[in-house]
Amino acid sequence: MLKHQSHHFATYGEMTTIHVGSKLWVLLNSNRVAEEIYNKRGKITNGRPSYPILGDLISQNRRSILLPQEKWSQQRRLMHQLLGGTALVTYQEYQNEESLRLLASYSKDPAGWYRHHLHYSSAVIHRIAFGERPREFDENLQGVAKAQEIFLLNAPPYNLLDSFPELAKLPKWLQFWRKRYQALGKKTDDWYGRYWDPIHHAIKSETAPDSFAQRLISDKTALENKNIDPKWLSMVLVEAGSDTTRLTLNIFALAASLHRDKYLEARAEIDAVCGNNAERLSTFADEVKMPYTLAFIKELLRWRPIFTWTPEHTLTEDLKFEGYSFPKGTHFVLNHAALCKDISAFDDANAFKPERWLDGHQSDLTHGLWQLGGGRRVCVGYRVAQKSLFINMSRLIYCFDYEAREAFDSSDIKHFELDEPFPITPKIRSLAHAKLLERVFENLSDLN
Ligand code: HEM
Repeated sequence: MLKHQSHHFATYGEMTTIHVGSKLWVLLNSNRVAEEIYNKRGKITNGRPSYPILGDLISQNRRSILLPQEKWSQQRRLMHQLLGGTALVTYQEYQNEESLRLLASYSKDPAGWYRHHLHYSSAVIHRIAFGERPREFDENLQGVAKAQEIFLLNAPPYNLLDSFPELAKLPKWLQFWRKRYQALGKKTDDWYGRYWDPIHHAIKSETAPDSFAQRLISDKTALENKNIDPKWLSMVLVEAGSDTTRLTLNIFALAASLHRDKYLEARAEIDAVCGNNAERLSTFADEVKMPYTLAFIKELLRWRPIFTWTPEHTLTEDLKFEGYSFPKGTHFVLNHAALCKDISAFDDANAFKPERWLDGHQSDLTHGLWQLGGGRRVCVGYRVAQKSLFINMSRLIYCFDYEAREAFDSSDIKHFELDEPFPITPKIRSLAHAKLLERVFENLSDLN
């Protein structure tokens, strides 16, 4: 209920206080207060509540995203190092290649467009995490998908037991739910293990390619730290980085079919750089010449947010803010439904208007947009995400058109399912664009 009705809470003002169980939540309903609390006061608003079910039992206290500050900060530093700097350049090679594969799949099998989004997203994150493309969708990969499903089904605010953290202090024999969630934690660890063990073995025997996991295992200081489990850290990266990209690509296809005028505006910009008769595909170097396309990407995440609720940021000290006193332990939640439609920040908030983001910050997905979180816990992969979205969308806009096969309710799409979320079909833009793609594919030895 909370997750789906959260936009109504915005009618009470910029912040809404709610008590669920023994938790005090303050929903942040406006971009202004989100900026004040998450970003400007990030030093004291980057804690996490205790999650006895999701954190302690299901995640065995090893999912970085849920950890309290002391345990989280070392893992975060490592993720930051391994996902930034020169590594980003290597990742761009993966992103370029996988994006060409995506275009090839679109050309061969346009009806499977949503599957191609899935394959792109998981291929890139697997190459980043493990240095290789994922194996077929085998039993082990299915296990990882199940682990993610269990996580999402119990993520805040879904599991009510996590709203009563004191229950974890009861004698264990009185916690009748404990066994069930402990078993889910064990299953998650086993599923991760089955996927991870061969990769770990290859790293140990020095036959594995360079990757996030390989560098993690080679980092002695990281390994000596008892709080860091390379298996969980790598698997969580895969979990966090793949579905988010897939869903954003799906929203892109939705906007492409519903907002053709804006789509054509982005295409005109890309044509001006890459040629209006299918001369070449865009590259990462073109990004600076394509501000509207970058703005288009940001608008997708605002127009149809993929998250309505992201994990709370908890106050680590008492806070006085604009006449209110918030005690240490208050949980601040980004109310995404309200933030994305905040009329004090966005005029005509229900309309799809990429141009609203043309403010010099269009390449920064975290500037003025909260879908990637904020403050010190902001998504650690947001630069990788932005590059993936740019390279795919600039090429898809250049080469394909999207048409609805029948009328559908665009506010009721099957967002989280792996099937086709809405009935559309991409079509190659012209013969010249088909030929351009053929020429590009000819130069690539293995596009399967
Ligand atoms: C459009 C795509 C994406 C969206 C919307 C998104 C959103 C988010 C959000 C909301 C959080 C939680 C922030 C918080 O706690 O306040 C997060 C965390 C995280 N994201 Fe992303 N993300 C995206 C793509 C990616 C990618 C591509 C990667 C990997 C390369 C990634 C890796 C992570 C990781 C590892 C965390 C946990 C960080 C931590 O423990 O501190 N994300 N993301």
